[in-house]
Amino acid sequence: MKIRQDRRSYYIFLLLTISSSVLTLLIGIGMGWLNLQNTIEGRGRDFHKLLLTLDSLYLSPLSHNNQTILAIIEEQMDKPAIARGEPALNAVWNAAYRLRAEPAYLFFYNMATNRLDTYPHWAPNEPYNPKVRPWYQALLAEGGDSQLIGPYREFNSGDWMLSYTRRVRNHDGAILGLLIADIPVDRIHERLQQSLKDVGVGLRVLHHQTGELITEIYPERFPPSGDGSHASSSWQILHHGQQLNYRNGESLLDLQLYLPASLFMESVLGTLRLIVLPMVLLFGLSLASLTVLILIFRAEQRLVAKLLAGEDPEVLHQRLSTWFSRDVLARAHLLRHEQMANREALLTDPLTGILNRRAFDLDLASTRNQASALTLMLLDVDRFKEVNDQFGHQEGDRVLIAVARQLREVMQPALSYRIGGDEFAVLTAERRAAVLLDSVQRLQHALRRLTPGSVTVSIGIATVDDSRDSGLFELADASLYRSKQHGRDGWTLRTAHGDWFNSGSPPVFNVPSETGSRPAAAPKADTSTPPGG
Ligand SMILES: Nc1nc2c(ncn2[C@@H]2O[C@H](COP(=O)(O)OP(=O)(O)OP(=O)(O)O)[C@@H](O)[C@H]2O)c(=O)[nH]1
Repeated sequence: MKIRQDRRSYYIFLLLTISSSVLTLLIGIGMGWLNLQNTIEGRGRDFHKLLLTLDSLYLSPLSHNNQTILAIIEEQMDKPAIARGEPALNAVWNAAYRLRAEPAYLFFYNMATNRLDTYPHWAPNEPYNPKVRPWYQALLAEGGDSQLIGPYREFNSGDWMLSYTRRVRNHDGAILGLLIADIPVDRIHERLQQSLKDVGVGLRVLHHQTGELITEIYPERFPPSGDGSHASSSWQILHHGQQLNYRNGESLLDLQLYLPASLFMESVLGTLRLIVLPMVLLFGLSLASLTVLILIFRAEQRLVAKLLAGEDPEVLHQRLSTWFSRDVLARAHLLRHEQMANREALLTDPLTGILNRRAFDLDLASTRNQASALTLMLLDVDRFKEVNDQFGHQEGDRVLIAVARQLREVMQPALSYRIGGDEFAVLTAERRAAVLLDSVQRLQHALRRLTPGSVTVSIGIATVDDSRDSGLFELADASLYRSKQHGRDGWTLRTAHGDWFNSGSPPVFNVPSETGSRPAAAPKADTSTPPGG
């Protein structure tokens, strides 16, 4: 239950981390988008100011200048003389011409006489009919006396022209004629083109009243198809660009400014670079860290599983190269080492260095899991008490150590144990009596040759066909008892068939025939009764 709760909190933590990363990304994108919108709106405001500037510094003064000049010329006119058909020109025209912002022809058309006075002097080289000229309509048009006419082709040159006109009236209010101040469209175009040279935008100049296109500055900057006039959202502006309109009745000229989409790309890139990119990087980094952490967790899980399954940390250490597993494996290796050392200490007899009673009990118990033949040999040093009494306990210890060494050497690869004070045991899968007795004789022989005094042991041997039989120890113990009974320094063998033999009356075994097989020569069966037997 506890583990489950822990796990849940880990997953919640994981989900929180992922959510906060996604949130960071979304906030980053949102902030980026807001920043972009602000930038786009800021750009729009800036360019609106540009339109205002163009109008305030050039177009409005141009209009005002021409209208003022026409008003002054009218004021200085000798209208009665003009009405009589005399020329309208006087000294003021010259000065007015020179004071104009864009010098071009000044005209007066006398409506009554159909006479045209121009400054500077101009004589048409073909028949000229004022009544079919575009400016003529200003005489008849509705609205105020001051108007802007055009664009139209100039009579001689064919150039595009604009004309500021002013209807001149008699004292009784009747129209006397029309004053005209020409402005070549090219001049307006050049001026505006110069001012927009490095700005990267396109501009259209339109007639305020008719909406007619007067000139287009940097037309290549306008979109090939469609325009940004309907682009309202930032997204549309980024795709189609933006069109800004400026209408001014005073200058009689309207402006249409087009900001190409490319103009906003710099802002987009700036926003991406400064806001979105760091957030995306942060998001990527969080995800990468999480992925790495998950990979490490998984690898550690696999590692722990392998360690629990009993794989050697040393081998795992060679196979894995990641830093985190190295640490874990080193610790596991140390633990296993300590565990092995503890286990060894736990199962080893400190005096003789061979396996102890605990190891014996464990091994004997483990043999009960397999159905195989098993032989148990129990050995007891004869009259060991006397050794202790006679030579002292230390000497007794030396004898025990010597017995254990001989036992181990002779009985290898079978396992030897010290299971009591002067009691030893051997467990082996060997069931052939001849082989077993051969080992016994070699052991006895070696012990007798021990210095300073020979040692004899009594041995009880029991063999069973099926190690799952639980009475093996009792049978071997009974055999040992019989050996002691028979005067020590000898062995008693209880075969898998239940026959008893001892060293006093050994059977003749066909080496290496089975212990279970009958002896070749008729044995003298041991008929003495074991304790409890
Ligand atoms: N030196 C020494 N003596 C021990 C040790 N453990 C037990 N003994 C002695 O071993 C002796 C065992 O004697 P027993 O097996 O009862 O008798 P025994 O003298 O060997 O006579 P039998 O077994 O009948 O031949 C006792 O005197 C114990 O004190 C030990 O670790 N070191």
